[in-house]
Amino acid sequence: MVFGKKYMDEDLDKRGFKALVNEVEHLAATPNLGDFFPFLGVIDLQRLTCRLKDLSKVFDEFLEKIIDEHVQSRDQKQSKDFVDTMLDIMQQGEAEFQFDHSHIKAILFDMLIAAIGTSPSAIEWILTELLRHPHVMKKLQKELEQVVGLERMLKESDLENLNYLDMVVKEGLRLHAVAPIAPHKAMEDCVFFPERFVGSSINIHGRNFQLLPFGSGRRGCPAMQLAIVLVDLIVAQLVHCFDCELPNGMTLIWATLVLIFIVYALYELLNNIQSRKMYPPGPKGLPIIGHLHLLGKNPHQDFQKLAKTHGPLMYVRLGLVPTIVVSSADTAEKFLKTYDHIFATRPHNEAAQYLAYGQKNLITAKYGPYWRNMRKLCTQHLLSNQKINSFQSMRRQQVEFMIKSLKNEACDHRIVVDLSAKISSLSADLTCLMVFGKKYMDEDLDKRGFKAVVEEVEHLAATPNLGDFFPFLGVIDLQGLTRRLKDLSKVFDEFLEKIIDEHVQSRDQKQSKDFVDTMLDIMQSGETEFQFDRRHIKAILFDMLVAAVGTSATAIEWIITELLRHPHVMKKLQKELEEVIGLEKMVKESDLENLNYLDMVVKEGLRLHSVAPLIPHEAMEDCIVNNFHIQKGSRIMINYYAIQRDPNIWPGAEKFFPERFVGSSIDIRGRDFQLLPFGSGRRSCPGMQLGIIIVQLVVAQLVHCFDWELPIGMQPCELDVEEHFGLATSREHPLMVIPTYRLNNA
Ligand code: HEM
Repeated sequence: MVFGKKYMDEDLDKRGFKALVNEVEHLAATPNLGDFFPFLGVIDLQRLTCRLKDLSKVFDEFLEKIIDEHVQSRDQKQSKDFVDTMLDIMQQGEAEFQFDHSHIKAILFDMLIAAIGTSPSAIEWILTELLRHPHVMKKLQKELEQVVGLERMLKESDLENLNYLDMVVKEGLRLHAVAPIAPHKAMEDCVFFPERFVGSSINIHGRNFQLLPFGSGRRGCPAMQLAIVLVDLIVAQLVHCFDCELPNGMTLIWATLVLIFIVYALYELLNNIQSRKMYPPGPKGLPIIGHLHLLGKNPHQDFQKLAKTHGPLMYVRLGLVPTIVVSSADTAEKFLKTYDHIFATRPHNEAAQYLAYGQKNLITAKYGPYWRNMRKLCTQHLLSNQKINSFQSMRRQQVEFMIKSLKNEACDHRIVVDLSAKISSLSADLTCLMVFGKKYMDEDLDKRGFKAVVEEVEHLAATPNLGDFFPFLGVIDLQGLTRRLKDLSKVFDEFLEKIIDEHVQSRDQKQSKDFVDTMLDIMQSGETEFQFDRRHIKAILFDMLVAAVGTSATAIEWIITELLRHPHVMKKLQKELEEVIGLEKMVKESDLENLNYLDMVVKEGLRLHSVAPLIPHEAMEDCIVNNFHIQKGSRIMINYYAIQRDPNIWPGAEKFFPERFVGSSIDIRGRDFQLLPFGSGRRSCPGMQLGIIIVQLVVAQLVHCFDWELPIGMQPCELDVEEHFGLATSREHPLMVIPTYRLNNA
């Protein structure tokens, strides 16, 4: 039925067809230590993996041969078997997913194992019960005599008239679950009694949940109809044609033991069928901790190094969490475009449980209707072009304040300033004004001060939490992180509640609306397709603070760092600014579109310094990528840092060289997978437009208004580029510089 012909033993291997199928069943059913203690998998103490690999090679060659035979003989065939049908599907490209030889072979393998294993077991069990209950055997033979007679053999068309046979089969399947992990409520009744179905409407097709030999629902057995006909026909034929006796000395206890073993083997077979899958390559891990010990304080750099040995699709295990690390543009495209619908969710995040009201924020929300609605709400109401433009004059004012303060503080006295702190404070002010409508003073949030608390949030959210890698350790809180997260979330919650209250009280007197006003409008309109209350407003406010403050400031800091390390690029950019704007005026947002070299400098800065290099995704289903199996629940790390420094794509990848973009159409908006500072696909950054404007404006203004020098004695090449991994991967040390005002409007 599957292959269109019988195969001889030697067709498969010199050991013979049956021996090999038996070996597959045996190996797949043997309890594999690696399934119960994942860290033992690599060691393969039982030598099972090694034997499975040999066997899979033999099977693979056999199935390839069958497929080849079918391909060659297709034109001369009148009727089609399974293989022909699958080849048709493959060639017509009708499947909604990638479908090639490996899929045909996997299905053929399923057919062999599922069909050879299940139907014979069912038949064997029913015959066993008939032998154990001779009066039932007699009654069934009587029915067969009456319906079919003793002159001819039974035909398939007779089956519908054999009511007692139907009850015997049902009762056999009830008592002996062939796939016993399916629920079988009626198993408590261990008596073989087919008459219990007299006058009963219970059937075995998955509608009656007390009797589910073929399962039920989406994953119910697709071959149920075929299996029922086979079992009915063979049981009836054997009972009709023969009187059966047990051999001398064969005790029922012995028969029962054999049967228990067979059921156990089937159970294990079902459990272990997973182990045939091929995972991406990766380094050898350690028991329990997996590969956690290979990661230091900058995991994006460690993953980049490992990928050089193990390839762009790499498997590692972080504690108990299977993790896939993606390090090339082609592979990233598969995850973020081709199979984006499978990888668009986020993993469990201990920190977000406390800080973001049970992952109700956008950044860590699970993929689904809630995330979709929240994202729509943010992109339409909070981060739309119209909303961004409405804050243009506020941005101009704030950037000018910073320039003035720098000029007053430093220029006259040539003192060294902490430019990192200036940039981060500007970014916090821009965000607060846009989100809350006003700047907040330190003491408004907590006696520790606004910045200290936001930094603590960033620090705690970025600290590797053992509970994320060993879920059972979450409750124990070995690192004391949960306690700190709870304290912090309380401080934040009170602060955000106070802000919302202030907004509720002052709503009528306001002319322009900030983020909080917009969200209160949405909450009160009741227009959302999901429950939207204060908790949701707070979760989004939290996102805006965390996502906006750190990222833009970090990007600006890195670009200025590279300009300081490359004075000729700084000069060239100043020249462009002089030509387009002149030395009499400051930069305006409307100038940005005329600054081509600035555009290249920003692109190159974001390429070389990935601000958010490893934001995790999670696989919602099993999936095959580049012929490797990615299991459901795996954490997916797209290593933007490694992709953007891939020497196969970027000549001189480690160099800061904005001219590489001359005449190039590569952009940073998620269409070109070699340059993804804002990600791509469903989970890409919704604040990209705002981020680009802020980064371009602030870099341009700083470079246009000041000449910059490094502290006395430091050469450009000595300025360090050490990174500090976190929610935003910033400079390890603050950027200390001496500014000199250079415009003529002093
Ligand atoms: C230069 C500045 C920025 C950079 C480089 C940046 C980068 C990123 C990246 C790489 C992601 C994750 C993509 C992925 O999961 O694969 C992301 C997500 C996100 N960003 Fe940004 N971002 C920036 C600015 C902003 C701003 C200004 C906001 C908001 C005001 C923002 C809000 C978000 C949010 C809410 C998400 C999560 C989206 C989701 O999971 O659906 N970002 N960003």
